[in-house]
Amino acid sequence: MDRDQCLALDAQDPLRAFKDEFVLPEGVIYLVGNSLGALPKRTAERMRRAVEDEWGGQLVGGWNHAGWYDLPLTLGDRLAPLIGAGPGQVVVGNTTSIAIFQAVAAALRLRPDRRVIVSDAQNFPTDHYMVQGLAGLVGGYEIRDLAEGSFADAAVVLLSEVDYRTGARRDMAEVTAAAHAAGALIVWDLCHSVGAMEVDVSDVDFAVGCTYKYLSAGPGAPAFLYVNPRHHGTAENVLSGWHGHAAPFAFETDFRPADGMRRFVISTPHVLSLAALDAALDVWERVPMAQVRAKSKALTSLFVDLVGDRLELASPADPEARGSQISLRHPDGYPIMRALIDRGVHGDFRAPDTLRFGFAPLYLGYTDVYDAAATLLEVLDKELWRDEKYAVRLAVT
Ligand SMILES: Cc1ncc(COP(=O)(O)O)c(C=O)c1O
Ligand SMILES: Nc1ccccc1C(=O)C[C@H](N)C(=O)O
Repeated sequence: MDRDQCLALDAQDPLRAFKDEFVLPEGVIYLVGNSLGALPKRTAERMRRAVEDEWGGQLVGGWNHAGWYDLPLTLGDRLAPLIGAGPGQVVVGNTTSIAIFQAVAAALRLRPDRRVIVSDAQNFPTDHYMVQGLAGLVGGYEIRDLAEGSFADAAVVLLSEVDYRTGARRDMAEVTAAAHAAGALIVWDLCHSVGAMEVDVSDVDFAVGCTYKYLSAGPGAPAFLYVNPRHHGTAENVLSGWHGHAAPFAFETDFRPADGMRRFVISTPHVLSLAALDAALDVWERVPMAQVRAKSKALTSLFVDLVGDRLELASPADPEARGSQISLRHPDGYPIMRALIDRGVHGDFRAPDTLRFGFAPLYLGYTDVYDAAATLLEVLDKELWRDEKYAVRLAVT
């Protein structure tokens, strides 16, 4: 594939108009949408409205008149189609880690006779850490690593669909069925799936994920929590804050859970962050997800073809078996990534040796991928990464 062919593919791309809806700094090819999505242009105006018109103009009346109080539910309903869920099945707020705690704790209560939590030690660390914290709090649970290969006697299984390091994708339907066959409930972390591919949660028990990656809802944007309707009414929220109460403004002494998903709202919504999510969902409601997945597979495959075997491919070679990222291994991955960023190609690095490149189909074109690969090959061929300034480690990688 040469650059002209990439230009032709961009010209025919049915998603090409979406690129104009994002702010992308001049000279930057942004391959980190799998960590922090680019800024949608409409977000600034939506946030200005939330700050000046709603907060400034309505003051505390915003809770009633600007819809702030119900935002966790109304935005949950808007996000739901992106994971194959229906209205009244998703709430947004808090962080993925907190949603994991809520989901796993609820699952343990739904399986009171079991004492095993299956967790993947290779998962994004916060998932496993949250399980360790919860197990320590409740006591008496065994945390079994997924690598042991058994769901027997498990109360709950917690897994990511797409691995953050390699982009490897699990078959959600198959693993969900295996967990259920063993009598366990399953919690899926969809951080690296939502906005990158079609997701269907209809069989799963709980699902969580962040909105700051492919969804572009901004740094620190609220997470989502899905609870299958078959557990509504029985699943409990152990983080029983007042906004999950059946009558929060009755100020009763004892917690009484609200019906439906409302009980999974913990407390005061992050209204300003939710405004940015609202703006991002204005974009997503117009996005055909099948086209996103098709383009994602084409972009990742193009990158692999162009880079060839210059670096070890850590991602699955089959595009069906991976998410929207390509990971490459090199012992000097860190300075290589710093040298690339210095030349306008932004990826990230995961210790000990992994260069990660995320491909957000809404704002990346085939020519961007071509140029990024050419820059990477130049950095390698000319050993530009050997400059000692690239060895200096930044706090956040
Ligand atoms: C799979 C996965 N889970 C969780 C998180 C983060 O959780 P939190 O939103 O609590 O920071 C990330 C990335 O930050 C992630 O990749
Ligand atoms: N939330 C963050 C805050 C700071 C730096 C990175 C993140 C990420 O999201 C990392 C991402 N989850 C990853 O897959 O590595």
